Amino acid sequence: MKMYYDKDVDNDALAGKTIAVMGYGSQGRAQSRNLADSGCNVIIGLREGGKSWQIAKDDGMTVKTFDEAAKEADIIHILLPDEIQADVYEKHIKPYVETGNTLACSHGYNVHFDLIEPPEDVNVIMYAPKGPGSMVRETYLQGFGIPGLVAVEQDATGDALQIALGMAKACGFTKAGVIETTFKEETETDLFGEQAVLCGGLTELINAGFQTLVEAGYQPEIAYFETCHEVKLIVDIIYKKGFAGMWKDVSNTAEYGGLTKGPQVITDEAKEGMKKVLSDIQDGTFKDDFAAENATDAANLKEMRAASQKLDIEIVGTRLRKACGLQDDDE
Ligand SMILES: NC(=O)C1=CN([C@@H]2O[C@H](COP(=O)(O)OP(=O)(O)OC[C@H]3O[C@@H](n4cnc5c(N)ncnc54)[C@H](OP(=O)(O)O)[C@@H]3O)[C@@H](O)[C@H]2O)C=CC1
Ligand SMILES: CC(=O)[C@](C)(O)C(=O)O
Ligand SMILES: [Mg+2]
Ligand SMILES: [Mg+2]
Repeated sequence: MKMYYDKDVDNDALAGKTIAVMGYGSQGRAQSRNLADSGCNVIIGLREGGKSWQIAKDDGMTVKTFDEAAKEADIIHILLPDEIQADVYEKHIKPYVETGNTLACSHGYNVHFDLIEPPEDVNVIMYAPKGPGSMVRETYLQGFGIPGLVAVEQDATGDALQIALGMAKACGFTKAGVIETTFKEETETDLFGEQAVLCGGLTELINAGFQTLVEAGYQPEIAYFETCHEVKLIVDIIYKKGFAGMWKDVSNTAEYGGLTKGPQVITDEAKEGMKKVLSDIQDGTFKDDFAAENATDAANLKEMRAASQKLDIEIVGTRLRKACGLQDDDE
C-alpha cells in the first residue's frame, strides 16, 4: 500500500494549468472552492440555465458552458453524475481534448466500464475523496482534509501522478493521505461500500431496528433515538478509535450484548448477500442495471426515493430533529 502526503507532492505540478471542473454539485462545488482557495486557476463548466450556474457565479467562480470550458482547459475534471458523464463527454468535451491534456475524475465508473474511452495521448487520472462533498469543504476550511485515493489510468506526459497528487493536495486530501490504487479497485470498492454498507446496508439496518421496536409497541420517538440518532455518536467513536475504542467507551452490558448478539443480526446470510452485491459490480450486472434505469428516466429510482421519504422513521425523525434543534434544512 503506497500512501502520499503533502510532502510527497511537487508544488509546481499544476503551475500554469487551467483546471475546468465540469459540474458544480456535491463534489464539484466543494472541490472547486478548495482548488481555488489553494491558488489553482479554476473555471467551471455547466449547462446554461441549470440551477448550479447561478450558484457557481454567486460563489465568484468563472462559469462557462461545457464546450467553452473544455476548449480552455489543460485539465478537465469531470464531477457530473456518473450516469450522464459519457453523454456530456462525447458531445461537449471530446471534441476539444488536445494532446497532453489531462482528464480527471473522482470516481472511476465511466472509464472502468469503458463508457468513456479517452484518446491515448492524454493523461487519465483520478483522485477520489472517501467522503461526501460537504465534508470535503468543511474539513478543508478546518485546515485539514479527508483521506482519499489516487490513480493513474494513462500517463501521456510523464507527470500524471504528480498532477493527480497536486489536485488532491489542493483539495486538502493529502493532509490525511491518499492511497494509490487503480480505476478498477476504486470503482468496485466504492460501489460496494455505498451499496452494502454506507448507504444501502446501513439504512436497511437502522430502519429494521426502528420497525422492530415500534412493532413491539415502544414509542417511535424512543425507537428513533435508539436506532438512528445514536448511530452517529457510536460511529464517531469508531471513526476516531476503532472498534476497540468504541467497546471500551460503551458499558460492559452493551459490549457483551453487542458481541454476542451482533452475529445473530448480521448473519452469514447477510455476508452472502454482500458477496452477491460485489459480484454484480465486478461482472457489470450493476452497471447494466443502472444504465437501463437511466434509459427509463430513472423511474424506479424516483419511486423508491419517494417511498423512502414516506417511511415512518423519516416522519418521526424529521419531527424529532426539529424538536431537538438538529434539523439541517440546507439542500
Ligand atoms: N457525492 C459525493 O459525495 C461523491 C461523489 N463522487 C463522484 O463525484 C462525481 C460527481 O458526483 P456528485 O458531486 O454527487 O454529482 P451531483 O449529482 O451533485 O452533480 C450535480 C452537478 O451535475 C450537473 N448535472 C446534473 N445533471 C446534468 C445533466 N443532465 N446535464 C448537465 N449537467 C448536469 C448539475 O448541474 P445543473 O445545476 O445544471 O443540474 C450540477 O452542477 C461522480 O463521479 C461521483 O461518483 C465521489 C465521491 C463522493
Ligand atoms: C460519498 C461517497 O463516497 C459515495 C457514497 O461513494 C458517493 O456519494 O458516491
Ligand atoms: Mg464513496
Ligand atoms: Mg460513490
